[in-house]
Parts: sequence; C-alpha cells; structure tokens
Amino acid sequence: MSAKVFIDGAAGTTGIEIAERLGERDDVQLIILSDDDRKNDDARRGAIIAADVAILCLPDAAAKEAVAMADAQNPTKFIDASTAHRIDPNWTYGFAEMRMGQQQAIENAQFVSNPGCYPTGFLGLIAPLVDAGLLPKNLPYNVNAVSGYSGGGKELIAHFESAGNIAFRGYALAHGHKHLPEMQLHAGLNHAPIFAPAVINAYRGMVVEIMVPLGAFNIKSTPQEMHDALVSHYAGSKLVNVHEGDMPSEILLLNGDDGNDGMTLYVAPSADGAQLRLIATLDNLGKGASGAAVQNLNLMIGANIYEGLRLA
Ligand SMILES: NC(=O)C1=CN([C@@H]2O[C@H](COP(=O)(O)OP(=O)(O)OC[C@H]3O[C@@H](n4cnc5c(N)ncnc54)[C@H](OP(=O)(O)O)[C@@H]3O)[C@@H](O)[C@H]2O)C=CC1
Ligand SMILES: CC(=O)N[C@@H](CCC(=O)OP(=O)(O)O)C(=O)O
Repeated sequence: MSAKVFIDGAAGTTGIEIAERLGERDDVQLIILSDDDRKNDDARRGAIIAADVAILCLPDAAAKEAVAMADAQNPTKFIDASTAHRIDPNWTYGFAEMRMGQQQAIENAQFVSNPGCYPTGFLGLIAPLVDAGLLPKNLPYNVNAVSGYSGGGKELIAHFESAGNIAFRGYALAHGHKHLPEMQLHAGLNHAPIFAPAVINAYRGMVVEIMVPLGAFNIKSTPQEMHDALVSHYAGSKLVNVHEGDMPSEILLLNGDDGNDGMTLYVAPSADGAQLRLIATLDNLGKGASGAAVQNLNLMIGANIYEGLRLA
C-alpha cells in the first residue's frame, strides 16, 4: 500500500527537492496541486485532508495555517520544514540520530518538525557531547556558519543571482537569529549561543563551526574523548559520519557539487589540546531540509530510513 503525501509549497526550493527524492517510489503517491491551485486555501485544505502525510515547505505563517486546515476526525500527519513548530512541545523534533529514542519518537509521531539547517550542524556536534557530560551546559558557545544562498529560498536565490557579485553576506548582526531557540533548547544549554551566520556565493552547502577554548574554561574532557563519543554515538548511522584519522588540511565547498543527504563531523583540536574546533559540513538542502524531510517521512510511513536518500 502506498502513502498519500502532499507537499504544501511544492513549487519552492525545499519542496522541489523533496519531490525529486520521492521520485518514482511506489510506496508514495504524491498529491499535486496545479499552479493555479497551489495557493488556493480550499484546494490546499482538500489535499491536506486527503493526505496521510502533509510536508510543509512554506513560510512560518502559512505552515501554521496549513496545520489548522487538518480534519481532527481524520488526522493527517505533518512534517513541517519551517521554523514554526521546532520548540513546540506538541511536536517531535525530526532529528532521528540526535538522541537515543528520537527515531522511535518520530516513527510514532503525528507532528514532526524538521530541524533548521544550521541547528542540524550545531546540534549534531554538541548535543551528544553535552548529553555525555563531555561539554558543559553553561558555556557561552560561539557558532560561525556559512550557507549556500539556496538556504534563503527563492527570494535569496533571485537576489544572489541577479546581483551576481556578492561573494559573502554576513547577517544576523543584531543577534537574535530565528534558529537560536531550537539550538539552545535541543542542546539543553543554559545560554543561547552567539551565532554568526553568513551566505556565500555558492548555490548549496553549509559549514557550521563551534569554537571551544577547552583550556581557558578548564574543561577536563579531552578532544579524543569527544571524538570517540561522537564516533560511538553515530556508529549505526549511514547519514552522519565522524571524520577519523588525521584532520584534512582544508575543508572545501565546491560549486556545482550537488552534495548528499548526509553530514560529516570533524573534531579538530590544537596540538596541546587546549583549543577545539568542532565542525559540521552538510547540504542545507539535504540533511538541512529536503533530505531530512524524506528521512522523517520514511520513518512515519514505515519505510526504510534511507529510502530515496543520497548517502554520503
Ligand atoms: N532552503 C533551505 O535550505 C531551507 C529551508 N527551510 C524552510 O523551509 C521552508 C520553505 O523554504 P524554501 O523552500 O527555501 O522557500 P521558497 O521561498 O523557495 O519556497 C516557499 C514556497 O512556498 C510557497 N508559498 C508561500 N506562501 C504560501 C501559501 N500561503 N500557500 C501555499 N504556498 C505558499 C511559495 O510560493 P511562490 O513560489 O509563489 O513564492 C514558494 O513556492 C521555509 O520555512 C524555510 O525556512 C528549512 C531549512 C533549509
Ligand atoms: C541562508 C539563509 O538565509 N538561511 C536562513 C535559514 C534557512 C533555514 O534553515 O530555514 P529554517 O529557519 O526554516 O530552518 C536564515 O538564516 O534565515
């Protein structure tokens, strides 16, 4: 039997890539609205009610409206790619590998919020280490990140491609980026991190980096212990990989690389072990959005967790 899946926002950047990943699967039957109907609320409501699973690839306000369109008597399952429900206690956070039990929680959930692209890198690095007591909850963590411009959807794509000459765009200079609440909550931190995101002149791809002055903060756990804890935590995953062996001399994002739906984590200490760079590389449209939505869909419809995904 196939699951009926409606992508609300299927003409957008994330929605198009989800449809591509679902492709010709015979366990999924896509409900498609015509271009004339895709923003018609009656048509959307009908599609949501007809669907077993609705995947929301919409701005936050439209995502909230979509959830309210569901029929309580015939409950549709939801995967929301927006920021709207990521710290809502009635929603399950859709990052299966982050904690023991999270995959089962997603399998059994009606409402699943896809993690933000930046939080996927941040939490993938830090949540297992904080949980294991190897990094403290009360540090003022710093996060630097760069994203390909598809991370800002159609509007930012048009902006970068029409301007043509923007090499780097730092933003969130007033602090308060919309991803901070989910970073703090799901890592279990006492303070929100200081977050410096930037967009670069590449279509897709993302690097998220946390810098930890272990010596200055008198943290006794070692980079090797942290590396080993991450290796052990992600041992069963084909999507989240921890770099083993010597650190590469450089980490590259290549223009024209379509990426994959995985994420690679690096633990890069200084020679004396007193300073540490924790680095995650991922595709903002892969594990950061569309790939994660398909992974969550797989779990919610009882398919293989990796079905339709591009493994690293
Ligand atoms: N791009 C990324 O890397 C990531 C995106 N996300 C999140 O996913 C969501 C979608 O983002 P993205 O695909 O990038 O954005 P886009 O702007 O590319 O796509 C959004 C789509 O939603 C449509 N839309 C807007 N309002 C409505 C409405 N009321 N009813 C129906 N359709 C509507 C838009 O229509 P139209 O085409 O007419 O504008 C557009 O097709 C956002 O919440 C974003 O924050 C999350 C992680 C990463
Ligand atoms: C490059 C860029 O502009 N990125 C977006 C976040 C994209 C994303 O992840 O959206 P969600 O909030 O739905 O997760 C931003 O920083 O606002």
